[in-house]
Amino acid sequence: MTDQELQTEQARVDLVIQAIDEQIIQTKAAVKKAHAETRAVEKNYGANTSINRYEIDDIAESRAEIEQQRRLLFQASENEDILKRQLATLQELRHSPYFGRIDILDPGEKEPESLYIGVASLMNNDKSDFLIYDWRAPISGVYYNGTLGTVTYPTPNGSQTTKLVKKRQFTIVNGKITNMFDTNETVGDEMLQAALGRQNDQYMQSIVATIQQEQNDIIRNTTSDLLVVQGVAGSGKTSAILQRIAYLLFHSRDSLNADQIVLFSPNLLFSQYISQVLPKLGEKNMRQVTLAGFLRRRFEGLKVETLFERYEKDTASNPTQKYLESAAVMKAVEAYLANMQAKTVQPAFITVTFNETPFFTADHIQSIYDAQPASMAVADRLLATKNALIKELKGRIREEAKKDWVAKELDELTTQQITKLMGKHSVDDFNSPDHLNHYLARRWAHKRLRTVYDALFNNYFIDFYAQYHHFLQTLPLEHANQIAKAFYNQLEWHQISLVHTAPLMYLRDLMSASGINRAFQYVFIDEMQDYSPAMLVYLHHAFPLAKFTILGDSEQALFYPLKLPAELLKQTQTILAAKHPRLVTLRRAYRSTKEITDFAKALLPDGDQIVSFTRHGEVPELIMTNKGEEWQVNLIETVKKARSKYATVALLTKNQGVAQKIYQLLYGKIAKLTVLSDQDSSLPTGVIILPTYLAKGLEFDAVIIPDVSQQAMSLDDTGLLYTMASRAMHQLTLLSQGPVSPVITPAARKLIQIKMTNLQ
Ligand SMILES: Nc1ncnc2c1ncn2[C@@H]1O[C@H](COP(=O)(O)OP(=O)(O)OP(=O)(O)O)[C@@H](O)[C@H]1O
Repeated sequence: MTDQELQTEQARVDLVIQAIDEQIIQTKAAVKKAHAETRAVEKNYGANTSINRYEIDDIAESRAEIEQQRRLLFQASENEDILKRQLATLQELRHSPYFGRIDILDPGEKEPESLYIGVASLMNNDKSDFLIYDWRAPISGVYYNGTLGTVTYPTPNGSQTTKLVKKRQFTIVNGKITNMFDTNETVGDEMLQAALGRQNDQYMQSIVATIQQEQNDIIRNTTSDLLVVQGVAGSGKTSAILQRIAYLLFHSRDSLNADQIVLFSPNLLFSQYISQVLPKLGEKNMRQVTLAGFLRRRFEGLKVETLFERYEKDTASNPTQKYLESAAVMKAVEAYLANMQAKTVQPAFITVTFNETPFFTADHIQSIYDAQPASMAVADRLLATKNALIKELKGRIREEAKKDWVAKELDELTTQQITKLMGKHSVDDFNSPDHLNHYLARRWAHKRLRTVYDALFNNYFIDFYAQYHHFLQTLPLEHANQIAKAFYNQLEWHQISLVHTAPLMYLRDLMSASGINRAFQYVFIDEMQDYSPAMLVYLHHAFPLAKFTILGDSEQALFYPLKLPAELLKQTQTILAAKHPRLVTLRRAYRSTKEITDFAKALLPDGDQIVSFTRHGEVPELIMTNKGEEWQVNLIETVKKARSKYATVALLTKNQGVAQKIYQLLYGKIAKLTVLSDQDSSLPTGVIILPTYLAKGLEFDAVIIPDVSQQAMSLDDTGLLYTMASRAMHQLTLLSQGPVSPVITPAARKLIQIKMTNLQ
């Protein structure tokens, strides 16, 4: 590359930055204006909603007005948000306007055209030409996929063909080109090396400048209703799906918004870790939920066992557990419902009480249910029962209003409460005190019986737990009665095991025709190996219109046995009833240095499937000692050494208990030390100690595994150790107190530098 070329390119960068600066000024002014508008609407909204605060329930007119104001407020703040995002994008572009250039020669043209590719599109100030093409634009696909020569790329109007005559890559930092070269590769290793060599911070980076071809397939896939990505640790699964979300949002602006996409993430730390990627690409974040959060909402009042608790307790699956987590149990739920349809099984009705006395008895509810036509589906029959009960309740309000308890309670009300009860009426509206009392009694009975209404509305007249208890007893399991009993016992403590959640939710949803969310168009599941088949069946039921993208690495499975990718696809395809499934396998591990990846893959029986990316670094180290005190000294030294070099240092343990112990050991001896639990949602810098399941999806500059001795790890811990090792980007150190666990295979030992201290 000549100096002349560099100067020409730098001159173009300068011109683009000038245009960006002008647009930043305009956008800032627009943000200011939009902010003033939002404030004005907000003020108006506040004033309007306070007028009829006490009467909101009664006055439909004010409700409509509030609704309109709310919409206006939403629009105004949405508008402000869009402008703010535009401004943030411009500021991002100002720093590094683009990373690629392609020169293409379209059929019939004499001169090639140069297109520059960056994280967002930018037009010149008179809007006549693109200065930068968004990396998601159809033509940009050529940059990621094409080698020089004739290339085709998909567009909304079908396939287009062009000739790629030049592909140039840039690194631009603070508006200055620091590196630039022409390449025929898809995206050259040189830039990738630089991207991967950087130090870690608390947030995941966007990878748009260096997307690899196989990742591009995931990102630009718009046709599959099920995309299963099986990728080794650090192969860019998470990165690819985040860019995929950005891609989908860009291509379906009119029909898809970020609120219609949900990502099931492995833990709260991960949610925070990835939270900057989409905003940096100028997009709103999708919804994020952890499985625990999702279940918490569906089992209010109960403490649902989390994946972590389950992991802390028990890693081996027993046959009952296996069955309750299988797709077969969900079929059993459907069969149970068919029996209910045929009336061989009855819904578990429960008496609805009011003032501690039965208001609607279970028998009464049952008789209403029995009177419904047999041809009706169970859910419809139950709905008809609910409606009949609500109707009956309305009649009963009139009756109850005449009863003594109402008169007694009315007598005890304060003047203020009475005034509130009168609503918009005044005493003058009534022609006699009796008339007034009658009105107040009706209002009061209505108000008090609201609890009964709510109970009916929320289906509290069906005891779903009792129903599930009964269902468990019907299962083809050896100890079905005991399992059902254990479920009930737990319930008394307001607890529920993870294994029961999917079948129970499914049973409840099918009976009550609820729990279904049709708003979501895309569901992404990260770390699918932690989801049982039963849970996947449930999620498919809960999001019936969504396309699923699920990512996993069966080597990192904490609970379920290893499965071959093709087998996994077949299973998931059946579970999710997918018509256009696609499996993408990623084998190249980008995160760690070659030395670390080579060590990690040697731990696995089929590790040769993993391809290390050639970025060299230190050989992983194993420090062995026989003595407890010496081990402690070594650990402290190792931590200090790593910390002197790197910003993020993580000590990964098997569980929370060990994490706490190590914390106590290091407390006061290491600065900036934090121990994390599953309640934590932010990732501090410095030295952190955390159980491995919380480190899923995360990465650190240096990883220290405090104890890989025989006592600390068994052969069953292969997946665990692999997950631990593969979190390290640049440095990996293992320590052992006594003889090393066989989990470190002979092949792996050859790839590690062993240091023995004071072994007798
Ligand atoms: N094409 C790429 N360009 C630059 N960096 C990349 C690329 N692909 C992956 N990386 C980097 O490699 C690391 C691992 O990526 P990511 O976390 O997406 O992998 P993963 O497959 O989800 O990993 P795991 O399953 O181990 O959590 C990240 O630092 C990511 O930025």
